[in-house]
Amino acid sequence: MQKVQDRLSDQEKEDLIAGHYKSILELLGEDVNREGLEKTPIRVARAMKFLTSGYDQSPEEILRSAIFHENYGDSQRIVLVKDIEFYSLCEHHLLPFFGKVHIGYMPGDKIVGLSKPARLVDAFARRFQVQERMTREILDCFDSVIEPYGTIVMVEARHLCMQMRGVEKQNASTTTCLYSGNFKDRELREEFFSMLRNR
Ligand SMILES: Nc1nc2c(ncn2[C@@H]2O[C@H](COP(=O)(O)OP(=O)(O)OP(=O)(O)O)[C@@H](O)[C@H]2O)c(=O)[nH]1
Ligand SMILES: [Zn+2]
Repeated sequence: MQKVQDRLSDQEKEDLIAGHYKSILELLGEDVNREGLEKTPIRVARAMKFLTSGYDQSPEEILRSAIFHENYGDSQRIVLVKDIEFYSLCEHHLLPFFGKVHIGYMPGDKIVGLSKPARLVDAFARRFQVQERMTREILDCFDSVIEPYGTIVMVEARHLCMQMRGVEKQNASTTTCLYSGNFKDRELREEFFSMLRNR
């Protein structure tokens, strides 16, 4: 059955979301009619739409749109795209987590346009996420579309739900790392880490 939100126009959704934010502000004790807050509900609705715009994107299509057939080398040669910054929202508190993604892969007969891994990261980051799932989704998408000899994805992030509230740890960061194919070989993982350190 069609979901309620699928029957609404973009404008109707934006207005409804804004209305809910107006109620939230009121419930939190604010005067929603004061000058600075008058347009805030609609601003927040638009901001949230942007921050979750990944739901409207097809990550597979992003990668497929720039695949080139090239012979890069043997099955142990790594292409590394590092320091791809991202901003996401944790699905538990709807607060930002943000940091960097590093993606390495060993091309088979296909390489991908260099901007596409970064676009792929945004497509998965601009959703309600947990870091582990985002890491897995990037890896799986790379593997299924580019069919490389191996892929490795490392995500380094700080979570504002751990800094601004809750446990309030300002220096804690989280690293996740998943790999497939030839990266199961420790030596090849070491090479990826050494390329990463070479800043
Ligand atoms: N594994 C994982 N946990 C996350 C991520 N983002 C937020 N969390 C955690 O999700 C958990 C939710 O725990 P709950 O006990 O249900 O929520 P809470 O009472 O707000 O927890 P505290 O943050 O400890 O105050 C917390 O431990 C968060 O730190 C993420 O990307 N990955
Ligand atoms: Zn959180």
